[in-house]
Order: sequence, then structure tokens, then C-alpha cells
Amino acid sequence: MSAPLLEVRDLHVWFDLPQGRVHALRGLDVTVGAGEGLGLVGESGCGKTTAILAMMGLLPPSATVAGQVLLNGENILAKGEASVRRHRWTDLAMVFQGAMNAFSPVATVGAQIAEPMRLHRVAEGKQATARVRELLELVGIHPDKASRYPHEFSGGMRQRAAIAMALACEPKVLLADEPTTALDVIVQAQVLDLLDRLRTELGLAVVLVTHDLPVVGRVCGRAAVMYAGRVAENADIGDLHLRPGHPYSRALFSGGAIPGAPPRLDEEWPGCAFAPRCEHARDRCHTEAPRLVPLGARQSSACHLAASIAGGTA
Ligand SMILES: Nc1ncnc2c1ncn2[C@@H]1O[C@H](COP(=O)(O)OP(=O)(O)OP(=O)(O)O)[C@@H](O)[C@H]1O
Repeated sequence: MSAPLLEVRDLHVWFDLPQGRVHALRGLDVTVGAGEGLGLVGESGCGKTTAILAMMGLLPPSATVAGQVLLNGENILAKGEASVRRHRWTDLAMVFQGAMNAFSPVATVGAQIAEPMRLHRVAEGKQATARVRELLELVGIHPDKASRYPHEFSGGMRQRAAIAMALACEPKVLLADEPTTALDVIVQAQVLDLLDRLRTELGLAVVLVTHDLPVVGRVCGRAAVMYAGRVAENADIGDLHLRPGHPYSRALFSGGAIPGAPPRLDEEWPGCAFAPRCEHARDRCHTEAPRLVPLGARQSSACHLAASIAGGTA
């Protein structure tokens, strides 16, 4: 397995709202190597978007962040969110939810892709123009289209252009938040194939946020299954299907409906966040929070009963 390019350790995020404090991320641990794809999956509200916005240092001022985001071993959160700025777009880049609608209608696509290069002093003038052409080609758009305006592009092309823009400053890590929702199935597959190709060709570490499980497998070898602001299980996609080590992943990957709802994140609880919805829960599960522990070389689970769940005896 490649060395972890990006390692997130015990990441917490709180949002302070007039009605109280929401503890949205509660000790997130994930690792991604160069050329690897990691899916962040889980039900709506489990903290997927919050996690990648925290890694980018793009959370609103109402957020408080604690924990470590290590890039090649350096904690880019060491001096708070502001210290992430130096790495944003140049080392870590992001494709936002609905990125294809984020282009300004009044500037050409090429000019907009060149903008981050100018801002980060990566390239300007002729060099930037040449780089824009390269980037468009990389994402499967004819380079002459650089002089076109966003409305002249289809949704799929705009999404490719948004990916090109994220890659403008040659980041090592690409964080993509639901990059294919709102696209039709065929275009969706093309965009996922593009991400997969970029991961291998450029050796990019790709973190893909989605609630759509088939989407994950097209780009990612592994997934972190999130529940209530933490990782419930971290494993290869194949294992999540065949021998999941957490009852929540088992339910999610078997496609069945999960009765009940996730806990409110403005409350704290002593035990496992999933226990109230878990058919296997014992007394201990309601009183003692399980830690994420290895279940095998490439699998870890935060469940007191992980071994018997994975072994199919629970
Ligand atoms: N800016 C914010 N202010 C207050 N609370 C927030 C903010 N952003 C997120 N939250 C809360 O943090 C929790 C996690 O939200 P987040 O959007 O990260 O989840 P998600 O897993 O990405 O969900 P979805 O799939 O719906 O995007 C939710 O309870 C949400 O209400």
C-alpha cells in the first residue's frame, strides 16, 4: 500500500449557532495515499461535506476545528484553519457540489481556469494559456473551447472544466463533493471515468464524497463509512460488500432501509452512535463508545462486535 499522502487524525468540527452548539465531526480518522481513491460515504448529515471543507480550510466562521490534517506528515492545521491557506489549491484542491454551475457567465472558461494559476503565481500570460489548453485536453475537452463561455458548454463539459480548474495548480489531493449528482447516468459515468483516469495518470489522491454507493466503486478502492461525524468502518469496497465489519455498513451496503434516524448532533451520548438503530446492540454498546480498531490488514471498524459481524456470526 502506498504511504499516506493525506492523513486526517481525530478531526472535530463544532458549529456555534444561536440555538446551540452542533458537534458535526466527532473524531474523524482517514488516510489516503497517492494514486488512491477513498470514498466518504454515509447518510445525509453524517459530516462528509464538513470533513472536506475542514481539510480545505473553507468552513464558515461559525465553525471551530480541532485535530490534525497531515499532508506528507506535516500538520496543515497546526496553526488553525488559516494555516491551510498555503496549501489550498496548490496541494489540496476541491470540486464543489454543483461546481458546474459555479462558472461566471461573463468570462470565458479558459480565463476562469487560468485565474487560480494567476492568484497562486503558478503561471500567467502565454504560459497560463498553454497550461489551460493542456488542462482542457486532460479532461477531454478540445483546447480551442477555452475561448468559449460557460453557457456554450453542456452540464457534463462544465463539470469537466470545473475539474480542470481544480487541477490548475497541480494539487496532489483532489477532494470531490458529489461531483456527479445532477448529471444524467451516461455523463455521470464519463465524469467518474475521468476522475479514475486522473487518479492513475497523475497519481492523485482522490477523496470522493457521495451517498451513492455504486459511484464510489468506480473511482475508489476503499471507503470510509461515516456515521454521526465519525468513521464507522474503513475498508476495501469488496470487503464492505462481502464481509462488512460494522452493522451500519452492512445495512448500507446491503441496500436495505435502516429503521430510525441518526442522532441529533447537538447532543452528546456515552455509547455507540448507531446503537439505538442496531439490532445487535448489547448493554455495553449504549454505555461505551467503540474505538476504530483494525479488523484485518486493510479493514478497521468502530464496533464492539466487529469480529463476529465480519465473520457472519452476529
Ligand atoms: N454551516 C453550518 N452551520 C451549522 N451547521 C452545519 C453547517 N454545515 C453543516 N452543518 C451541520 O453539520 C452536520 C453535517 O453536515 P454535512 O453537510 O457535513 O453532512 P453530509 O454528510 O455532507 O450531508 P449531505 O449528504 O446532505 O451533504 C449536519 O448536522 C449539518 O446540519
